[in-house]
Amino acid sequence: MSEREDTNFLYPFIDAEENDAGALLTDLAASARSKAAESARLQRASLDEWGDPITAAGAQMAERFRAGARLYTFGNGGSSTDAATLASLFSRPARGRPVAAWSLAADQAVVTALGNDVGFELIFSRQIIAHAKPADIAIALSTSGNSDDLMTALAEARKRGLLTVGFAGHDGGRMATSDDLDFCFTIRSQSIHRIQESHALVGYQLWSAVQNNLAKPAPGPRETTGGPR
Ligand SMILES: O=C(CO)[C@@H](O)[C@H](O)[C@H](O)[C@H](O)COP(=O)(O)O
Repeated sequence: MSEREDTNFLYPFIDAEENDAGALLTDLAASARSKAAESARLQRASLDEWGDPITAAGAQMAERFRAGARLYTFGNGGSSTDAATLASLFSRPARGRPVAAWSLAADQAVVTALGNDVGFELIFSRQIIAHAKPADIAIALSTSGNSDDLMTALAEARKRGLLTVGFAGHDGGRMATSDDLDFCFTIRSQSIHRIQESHALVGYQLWSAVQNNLAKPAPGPRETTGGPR
């Protein structure tokens, strides 16, 4: 391979820019349009599939928030920042009623100490043990639905009586079939980025459902969604 071809392989964008800036911009724009179209299609399909369960989960969460529940969110990599965004939406909304919510991935001192000292698969479950009460809520975000640290934390949360919710991708992985989840919203895509975009939408819909319920008068004891009829 010549030096020129090798440079093309390593730096395709730079070479394309040098050779044909117009073609590069056209390709990038076409690629972005195609991804945006797929993202929109996937978000519509996900809302069609999960709209009603999201509403049901939001009603159960609102009932718990009325009773003083706290929400814990967690995920790895890009899903850790999505978990932080979700906790921030619930606890510091631009409008609506703020509720207690934390991302368990946000404190680097805690996460690195737990990962280093006791094992990475325990970084979230140890925090559930430290902080959670039975009335609380756990939301785990995973594009694969398979991450050990999330599954361990969901099992711990289930054992302690928390409401457990999963955002998954692909075919839902272990989250979709686990008895440790009350709700699992699977985004049916093979693209991590498209899954994460739809997870953001599911999070916003869930928050909206909670806010709609909290805006209503508190139900009487015989009207709660979880009580005897
Ligand atoms: O895709 C991104 C960022 O967008 C990665 O950082 C990704 O989140 C990481 O590989 C995670 O460790 C994947 O874990 P999970 O979503 O399968 O639970």
